Amino acid sequence: MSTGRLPLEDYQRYGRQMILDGFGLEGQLKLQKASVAVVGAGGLGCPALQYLAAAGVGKLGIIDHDVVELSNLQRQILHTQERIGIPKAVSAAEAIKQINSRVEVVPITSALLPTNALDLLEPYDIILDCTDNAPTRYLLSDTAVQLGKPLVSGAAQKYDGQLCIYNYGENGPCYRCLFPKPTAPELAGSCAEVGILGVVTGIIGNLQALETIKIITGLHEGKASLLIFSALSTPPFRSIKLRSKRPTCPACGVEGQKVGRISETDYVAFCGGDRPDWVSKGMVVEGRTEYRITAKEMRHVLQSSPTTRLIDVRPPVEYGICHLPNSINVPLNELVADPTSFVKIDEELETYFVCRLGNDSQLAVDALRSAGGKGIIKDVVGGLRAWSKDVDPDFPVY
Ligand SMILES: Nc1ncnc2c1ncn2[C@@H]1O[C@H](COP(=O)(O)OP(=O)(O)OP(=O)(O)O)[C@@H](O)[C@H]1O
Repeated sequence: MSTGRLPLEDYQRYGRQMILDGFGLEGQLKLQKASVAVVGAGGLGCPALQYLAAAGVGKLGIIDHDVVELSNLQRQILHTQERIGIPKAVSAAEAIKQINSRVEVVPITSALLPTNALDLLEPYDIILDCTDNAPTRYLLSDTAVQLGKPLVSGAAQKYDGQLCIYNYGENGPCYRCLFPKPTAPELAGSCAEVGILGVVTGIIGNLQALETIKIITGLHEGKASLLIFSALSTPPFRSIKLRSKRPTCPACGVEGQKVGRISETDYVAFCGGDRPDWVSKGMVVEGRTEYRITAKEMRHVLQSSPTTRLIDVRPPVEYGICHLPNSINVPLNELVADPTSFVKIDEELETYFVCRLGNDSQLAVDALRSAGGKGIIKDVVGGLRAWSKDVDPDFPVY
C-alpha cells in the first residue's frame, strides 16, 4: 500500500481510474510524478496530450516548431480557429491548461534537431514520437537509446496507422532494429500529399497515451509488438510480436554503437530525397540553400527576368486546379524518367521548379542537374502554399 497522498480534489477528479484493479492510489501517484515529452503537436500529438493531461501526468513537454493552420483543424483537436497562426506547442499548452490546470506544461517552439535533442529530452521519463517524417523518427530513436528511455511511436496516413514502443522492456528493439534503412523517399508521402482521415490519428494518438499510462503505472507487460491499424480492413487491428533488439543494430546492438554522435549526424541526408519542408519554417537544411528560392524572391524574378522559365511539377489534375501564370506543367514522374527531353538544357535560361509544398520540386532540381543541367536551376521553398501565404493570399490552397 502507498504511503503517499494526493491533494483532496484529486480523489474526485481521478476516482474513476483509481478504483480500477491494478491502478489504485499507487498508479495515480506514479502518474503525478511522471514526465512525458511529446514531440509533434499535430494529428497524433493532440489526442495523446489530451488524454495524458486528463489522466494526471505530472509534467508534459510539447515540442513543435510549426504554427496552427486551418488545414490542421480536421484532426489536430487541441487547436482552434481562434489560435490559427500561433505556435502549435503554445496552442496545445493552452488547451491542456483548460483540461487540467495542475499539469505542468512546457511548450517548446523550436524543432527537435540533432543539436538539441539530447538536451530537450533528457528531463523526461518517456518520449512520444508524434511526428511525421523519417529524419525525426531516426533522430528520436537514437536519442531514446542514448538516454535509455522508452519511445512510444505512432504513425498514421490515409486510413492506416501503426503503433510501437521502442527501447523498452527486456531487450526491446529500437526503431533502427526494425527499419535499418529508411523507406525510399518516393514511397514516404506526407499527410498533406497522400491524405489522412482525422479520426485515424485520433485512434493511434489515443493508443500512444494508453501505452504511456500503462508504462508509467506498471500495467505494461513489457513485450515488444507492432500494432497495425487499417480502418478499411476487417478486423481493423493486427499485432505482430517483435524480436529482441538486433545484435548488429548500429544504435542499440550488443556489438556497440556504430552510429555517429547524434549532434553531428545529418538525418535528413541519411533518409534521402523527400526533405521535410523545414527551410520555409526557419530551419536551414544543409547543402540545399543555393538551389532554393523563396516565394517572394520568385515573384521578383518573374517580374524582372525575361529569361525565366517556371516549371510546375505537380500531376496534371492538380495543375488544372490552379497554377501560376506562365508556368508550364511537366509532372515529376515524366521529368525524372527523362529530364532533358522535357526541359531542354539551356544555360541562358534560368529554370525554376515549383510544386505544392516544395518537396517534389527539389527532386526536379536534382534530376535536371544530374542530367547535366547547369546555371540557375532552383526550386521554390514551400511551393505554391508558400506563394499563397507570402505573395498572393488569393492563390488557392488545397
Ligand atoms: N523535428 C521536429 N520537431 C518538432 N516537431 C516536429 C518535427 N517534425 C515534425 N514535427 C511536427 O509533428 C507534427 C506532425 O503532425 P501532422 O502530420 O498531423 O501535422 P502537419 O505537419 O501540420 O500536417 P500537414 O502535413 O497536413 O501540414 C507537426 O505539427 C510537425 O510540425
